[in-house]
Amino acid sequence: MRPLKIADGIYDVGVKDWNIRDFHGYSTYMGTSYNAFLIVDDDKVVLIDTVKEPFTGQFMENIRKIIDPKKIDFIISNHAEMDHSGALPRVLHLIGEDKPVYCSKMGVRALSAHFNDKKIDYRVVKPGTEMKLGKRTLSFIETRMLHWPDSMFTYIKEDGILFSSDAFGQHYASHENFDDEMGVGLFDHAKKYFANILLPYAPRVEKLLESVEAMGLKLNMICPDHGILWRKQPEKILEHYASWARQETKDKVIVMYDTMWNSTEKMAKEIVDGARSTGVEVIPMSVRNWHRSDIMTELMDAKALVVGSPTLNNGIFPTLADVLSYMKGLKPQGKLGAAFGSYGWSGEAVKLLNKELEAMEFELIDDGIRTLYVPNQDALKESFDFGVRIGEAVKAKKG
Ligand SMILES: Cc1cc2nc3c(=O)[nH]c(=O)nc-3n(C[C@H](O)[C@H](O)[C@H](O)COP(=O)(O)O)c2cc1C
Repeated sequence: MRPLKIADGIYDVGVKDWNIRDFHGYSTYMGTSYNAFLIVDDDKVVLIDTVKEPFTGQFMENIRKIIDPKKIDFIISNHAEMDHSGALPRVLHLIGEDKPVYCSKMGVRALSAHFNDKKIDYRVVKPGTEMKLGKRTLSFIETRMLHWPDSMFTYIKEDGILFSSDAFGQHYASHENFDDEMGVGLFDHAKKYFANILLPYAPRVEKLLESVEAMGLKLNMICPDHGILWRKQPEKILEHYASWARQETKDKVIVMYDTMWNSTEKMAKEIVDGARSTGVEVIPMSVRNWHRSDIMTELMDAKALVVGSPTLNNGIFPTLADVLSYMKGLKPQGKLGAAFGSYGWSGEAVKLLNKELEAMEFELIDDGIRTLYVPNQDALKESFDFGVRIGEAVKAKKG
């Protein structure tokens, strides 16, 4: 399948990783790709980014199908993370150790700290620097903390192609390569990627989109380092990013819980029904069955998170602690929160869950509800009514 010609003299020489399922804690249930780009121009041949180290052989094979790798004049590293830089030492070994690697100022710091013992000729490109390759001119846009300090974009003025590194990507390996070849689901993959990787930096995404607009860049194609390339309607992914960065929400509730003997689950089911009876969308998510990265994706456009845990050894169930710790780091903003759970004697879980919700600056709907062991009819009714209160609070909240 690869290499893939994306424009005259420009190729995606990256690789698809069909089998990866866990990408630093994110469930990539459809694999991913490590896109990397070769530009063959009249005066210079340039490689933008590399791939994850174990794929170096296949990557070099892709390059060889286009050109003798020794003809590559230099490498641009848009992002130092190992899925784009892991192959760098071996690639340099094969194309010539003296070939320079252009990156941002923070890129030098990050790459040097990855390849400690390797002598690499790093060169800093500043925003505004232009590089003539022959027919084409490259320029660079600093995108610090989107999502690492070193991150940057590379842009080809003449073709209107933006190489956007991790921004606008999706963890998705497929036979399709471009947005116009994909059916439904493409934006779901992009949304999951945003929710789990870029959400903490949402304010920076908003600013970046504003500055890209102010620069008046012609954008015929946006080429991220993961997943599908945007060529038909690149503006669509920009619009989605604008909405996700604003953390726009709808009347939607996530009921996330775990249970040992099903009592908390019985409460969860009633809460779901109660909230649904008010007309809002409700998604029950047992953390045993839903991956934390999918919960995050659903939470992004929800107005409320309701968390249920039995009390276990005076604490909350560890599976919930896992998801809450992950969630806190991703900094979802402007949500309502509520907690519930079954207990046997001391019953600390609900209070502790409330603390977790408050630590994320979620606005508590009320103190939450607890049930002693197995919920009886009254307790089930209390859970249903709790769900109704949650639904009403969600409808009263502005999106
Ligand atoms: C290993 C274990 C530890 C527990 N520790 C506590 C505890 O510290 N305080 C408490 O109130 N209940 C404790 N419980 C009781 C549970 O919270 C209670 O059985 C509850 O109904 C379980 O809810 P579930 O069916 O949703 O799992 C414990 C139960 C187990 C199995």
